[in-house]
Order: sequence, then structure tokens, then C-alpha cells
Amino acid sequence: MIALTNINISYGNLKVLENFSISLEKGKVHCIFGASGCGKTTLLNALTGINKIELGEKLNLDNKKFSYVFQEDRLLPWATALENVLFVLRDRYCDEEAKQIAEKYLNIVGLGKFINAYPSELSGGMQRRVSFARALSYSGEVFILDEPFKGLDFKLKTELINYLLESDIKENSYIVFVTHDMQEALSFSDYIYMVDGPPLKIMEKIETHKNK
Ligand SMILES: Nc1ncnc2c1ncn2[C@@H]1O[C@H](COP(=O)(O)OP(=O)(O)OP(=O)(O)O)[C@@H](O)[C@H]1O
Repeated sequence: MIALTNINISYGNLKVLENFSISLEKGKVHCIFGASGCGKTTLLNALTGINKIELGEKLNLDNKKFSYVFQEDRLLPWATALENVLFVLRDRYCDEEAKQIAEKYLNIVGLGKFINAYPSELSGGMQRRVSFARALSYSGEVFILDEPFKGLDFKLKTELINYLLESDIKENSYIVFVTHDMQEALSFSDYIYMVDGPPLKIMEKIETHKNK
């Protein structure tokens, strides 16, 4: 289990997380579902450590590796799709192995023919897919997915969801994802946290009883 307990995060006078607690299970997909601006990204950033917590405790989070699909793609504009994925693999694999891994995941997201394209030559949905391939290839223990399927068509979205659910990624990781799409939430999650805020509150935790 990984968890945040009674944490506080504010921006100036705005208390976005106040005495907020959540615990996440390995092998399960946790969906954070709530209105724009209620504090979902701040929660994700508290998990990864991007946002420093003011009060409260983290459990088993400090030494974890995070694979993050950010809400905005954060691709290097001067690097090709392949180089963008290689960027997170460079320190861990030799060149040849890193290239094989990067190409494997770019193929999985349907970009096999575009590995040498620059972000400016790709559509928004294609850039999203590069960002997704980068997170998959990094193979973190915690997957943080902030509106990961935004801009993707139904077929591709379904393929990526099925890939994540059926691959050993799900079994071996903690997955937290944010969406505004209830259909996505239902088809992908084991738990849906209906949230409101700020300060962020869990109004309801729904178990979807998936057998995956
Ligand atoms: N760096 C920041 N500085 C100041 N205020 C911020 C900052 N980041 C977020 N906020 C504010 O904190 C609140 C929560 O923002 P957050 O991005 O966590 O919401 P969200 O639920 O992820 O929204 P969305 O669904 O629109 O992405 C918002 O009111 C936002 O304006």
C-alpha cells in the first residue's frame, strides 16, 4: 500500500489539500473524478513529490519510481518522438536496448511510422501518444495519468486501456488516473473517487468490482 495521511498543500491563501488522506492498492486502478480546479492535479503532484506537502505523512512513496502522463504533454520540441521516449531511458539501458524499448512502446501506441517525427509534425492526439509511450517505457512502480486519453479516438483509447489492464503493468503497479469522462472511469478503474473542492474532499468511493 502507498498512502498520504492528513496532508496539507496550499497556494498562498488557497488550501487545496487540507487534512486529506488516501491509500492506494497495488494492482488496482484508482480514478480521481471531479470538477475542474478542485485539486486533482495537486493531489497527483503530492504523490510524486512535485508539490511539497506542508503537513502530514507519506507512506512508501519516497523511494518509488513514477511514470507520469502529464496533463500537458511536456515533449521536448527539438527532439523526435523516438528521442523523447529515449530521454527517460538513457540512464538505465545501453543505447541499443533503450532504442528497442522505445520503439516497442511507440509501436504499441500506434506511432511506429512516426518515430522520427518532431512534436510539431504530430497532431495533438499523436503527441499525447508519445507522452503515453514515454510513461509506459519508463515502467515506474506508480503510474500517474492526468487525463491520459484526452484527444484520443475511441478505438485507440480502448486499445490503450485494454493494454494497460491486460499487461503485467497493472498487476505490478499502483495506477492513479484523472479523467472527466465517466465512461473512461468505469471501463478502466477498480475504484472511482468522486471528489470535490478545494479543499479536496472524497465525497464517495465507488468500487466497480472489475475482475481484472
Ligand atoms: N501553481 C499554482 N499556483 C497557484 N494556484 C494554483 C497552482 N496550481 C493550482 N492552483 C490552484 O489550485 C486549485 C486546484 O488546481 P488543480 O490543478 O489541482 O485542479 P484540478 O482539479 O487538477 O483541475 P483541472 O481538472 O482543471 O485540471 C485551482 O484553484 C488552481 O487555480
